[in-house]
Amino acid sequence: MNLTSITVRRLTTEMLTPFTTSFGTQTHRDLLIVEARDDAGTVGYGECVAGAEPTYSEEATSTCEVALAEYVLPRLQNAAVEHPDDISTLLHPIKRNNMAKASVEGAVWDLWAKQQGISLSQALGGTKSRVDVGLSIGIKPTDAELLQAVGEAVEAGYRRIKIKIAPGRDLEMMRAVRREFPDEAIMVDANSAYTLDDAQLFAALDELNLMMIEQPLAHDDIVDHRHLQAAIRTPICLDESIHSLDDARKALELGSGKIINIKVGRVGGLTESLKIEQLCRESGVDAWCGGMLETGIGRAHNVAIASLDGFTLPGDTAPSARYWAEDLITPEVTMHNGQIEVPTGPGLGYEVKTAMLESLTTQEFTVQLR
Ligand SMILES: O=C(O)CCC(=O)c1ccccc1C(=O)O
Ligand SMILES: [Mg+2]
Repeated sequence: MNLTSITVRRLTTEMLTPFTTSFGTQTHRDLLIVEARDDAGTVGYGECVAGAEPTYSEEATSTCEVALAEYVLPRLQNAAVEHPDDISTLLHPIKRNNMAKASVEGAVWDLWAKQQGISLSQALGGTKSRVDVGLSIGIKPTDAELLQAVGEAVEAGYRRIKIKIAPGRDLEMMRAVRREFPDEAIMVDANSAYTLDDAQLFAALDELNLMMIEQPLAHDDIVDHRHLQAAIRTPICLDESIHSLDDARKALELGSGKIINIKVGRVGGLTESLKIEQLCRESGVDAWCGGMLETGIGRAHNVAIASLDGFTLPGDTAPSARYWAEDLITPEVTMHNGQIEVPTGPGLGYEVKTAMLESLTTQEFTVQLR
């Protein structure tokens, strides 16, 4: 691929509205943007989706910055990279640090697609020209505010609405939502806030006809989830518990859930995501593309992979305007009729606003690869 250098930029972007989950409230993203360059000067972009603190998983922006500088990028120096798949092979000896790995692998995938003159969707084997979009709504202080947010999401045309839950903001709140929206495609996401002691709560949620319950139990568990899934009718969707193809295979084999949320960063990149997509497709398991409040760069990666057949359900790939006053890409990601059009231009298919990216950058470093 004639890779010549990798640049890592750190920047902070203010979110339009705070986003609350069972593990905390986010008001901004503290993130890394990775640029992969070749000898012709072509640039591929990737985004590190880790949070500012290690509260969703063990990774955080600072740990990813260190992992990239000290361990990940040195392994790419003087390496023969012919295809983006080679990146995951080269990085395989490094355990976990998946979001750090995925950020550089994503940049190399974008660069590779640009070198081939094809879209990232096409490079990945995508077939859809539009992807179905779902919205993830954070925990609101009152039911009234939540009902209003759900009403706006229905109005906007989202094809599925996900609502965050946490102890104290769960059953009564969701009953209120169901009373007002009896027929909408609604699901909940607990971000691992519960234990098997809460089995009664999940039995009660079973009556609300939810599409799925995402990650109800511990972030590192697939055994308790198996017991919970055996006790309830609503499908469990695994998010935090799945870090690889092997994790997905084992969880499905155990019956720990019936749906997989594929997040590119959490599983270490697009190459691993493709393997999980194939597993789900071949075994008839529904999958969808998760989100991590990405800027347009990470969002464009998500839209590209969501265009594969195995992504059978709407993903958390809401349009730019849901998150940002101004996005890092142009045109920004927009939604029509609850769908996003998959771009057909080379690579991500959106232009990165390089002046904006540079002006937001607070720290950067470049590693020469040859
Ligand atoms: O809109 C999005 O990007 C999805 C938001 C979301 O649900 C989320 C955001 C940050 C961390 C974890 C999660 C999650 O899916 O669990
Ligand atoms: Mg989740």
